[in-house]
Amino acid sequence: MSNPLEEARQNIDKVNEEIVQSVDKRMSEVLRIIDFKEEHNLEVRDEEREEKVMKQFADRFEELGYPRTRGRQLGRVLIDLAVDLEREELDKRRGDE
Ligand SMILES: C=C(O[C@@H]1C=C(C(=O)O)C=C[C@H]1O)C(=O)O
Repeated sequence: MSNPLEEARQNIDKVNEEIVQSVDKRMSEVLRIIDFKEEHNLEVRDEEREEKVMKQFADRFEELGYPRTRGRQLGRVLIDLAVDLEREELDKRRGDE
């Protein structure tokens, strides 16, 4: 039987895999949005939407007893990742033209 440290770390590894799968699912939707933005000539970033997303995270964190600012922080990380990947994808497409 593994010790509590090892056991918790094995559980964390499983949760990490779930997080990666959720980020992958999120990114699939972001890619659909890129297609739409490209077709309609829209900006990659939408600050109003970003604010709504960060608020969703802050609200859920608060419900779970964590500081709102930490929820916003997690939202920010996910958004920055999405925006970077969106830009990279658009650059790649433009380079392929
Ligand atoms: C995915 C979008 O593009 C960007 C990324 C966002 C996100 O990761 O939630 C939100 C707004 C945009 O800055 C979108 O416009 O919804």
